[in-house]
Amino acid sequence: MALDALLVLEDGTAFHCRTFAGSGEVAAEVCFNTAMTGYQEAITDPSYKGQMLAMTYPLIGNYGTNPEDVESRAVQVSAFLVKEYQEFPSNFRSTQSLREYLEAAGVMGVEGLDTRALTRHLRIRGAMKGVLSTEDLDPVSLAAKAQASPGLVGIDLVKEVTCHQAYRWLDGAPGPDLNLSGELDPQELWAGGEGHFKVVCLDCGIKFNILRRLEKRGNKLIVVPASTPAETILKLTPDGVFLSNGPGDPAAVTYVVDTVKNLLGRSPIFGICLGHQMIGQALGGKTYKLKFGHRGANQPVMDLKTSKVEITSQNHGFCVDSDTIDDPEVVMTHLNLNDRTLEGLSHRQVPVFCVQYHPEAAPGPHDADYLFDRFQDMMQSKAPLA
Ligand SMILES: NC(=O)CC[C@H](N)C(=O)O
Repeated sequence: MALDALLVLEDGTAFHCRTFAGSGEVAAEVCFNTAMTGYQEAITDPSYKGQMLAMTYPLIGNYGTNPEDVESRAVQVSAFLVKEYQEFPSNFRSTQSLREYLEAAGVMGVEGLDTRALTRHLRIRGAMKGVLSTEDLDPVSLAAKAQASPGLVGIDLVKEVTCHQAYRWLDGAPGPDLNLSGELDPQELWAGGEGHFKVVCLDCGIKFNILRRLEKRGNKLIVVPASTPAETILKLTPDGVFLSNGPGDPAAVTYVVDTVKNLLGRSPIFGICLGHQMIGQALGGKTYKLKFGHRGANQPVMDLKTSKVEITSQNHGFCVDSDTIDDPEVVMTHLNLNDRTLEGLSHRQVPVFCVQYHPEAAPGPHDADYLFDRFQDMMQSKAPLA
């Protein structure tokens, strides 16, 4: 049965809605995604940890959910906010309604929320914390709770979503766990499965579609916890290291930045989103919080080498400030054409490159898929990008 619910932002703005899944009270940063499809991929993307997500597309739930379109092993959003929920999915792939899916995960879903007004408010005023509740419907009390909630800034959320044990990725799914403590026998760890290059993927909250894209290129993959030191990674004798996306404030994940500093020049490296922010910091840069983040499937990005524009999938609220990188060997490779923010980096002397956006899409356009080929070339040549 639907319950009345209230979302109140830290500035006191209130949005009435009602539940279609779950009940209770949650505090989190409130963000919006403008993609028209892909809600299951979005809610299972670990980069959304610590956030409640509103979709600007008004009709959600119409194609249900299925066991394949997942980006991690769990629903990661704190709550899911939609305008109109559709309880009767019409899709041959659907095995569960979105309501059943969220309820099984213990995550609240609300509908009837004016997602246009919410989005306009966040775009004008900037990102905000909020509290969503079915238990307390007093806007003044909820605003106070929102103000008192921790938010994202300065908090390491990577440790909440990273894997606890290393594992092999095999045939499109997580394979057996691996023990990386003690003496390592790389041959044994990489045994079995098909694949040319050995890629170690540092899991800061990795999206499964990145692993699918890397495996599709003919690579063998070992996924390791975010706290794995550079020396352990190098003992696995990788042909390349991949640095994943992940949630929260990149400035709070200093141990991964240290790992990246230790890896630079010792293995080809490719980073996506939080991985890009880790590389940006390892190269001397600083990150800052964007006014309201980029989350959607139509962000225009220019490849500054070819001047080609890609339409990209994005999900980030922080950004590397290119003005804070002094090293003349660092190259700005990609630029966001909406707000001129930095979208990609490489280095003239060291085989490393990264993008702030999501070439693996899921959901979103595949324009940037070529970056996975670029990583293959880099693992082959071991050379910096020309
Ligand atoms: N998708 C990501 O990796 C997001 C990176 C980071 N948490 C941000 O919001 O900017």
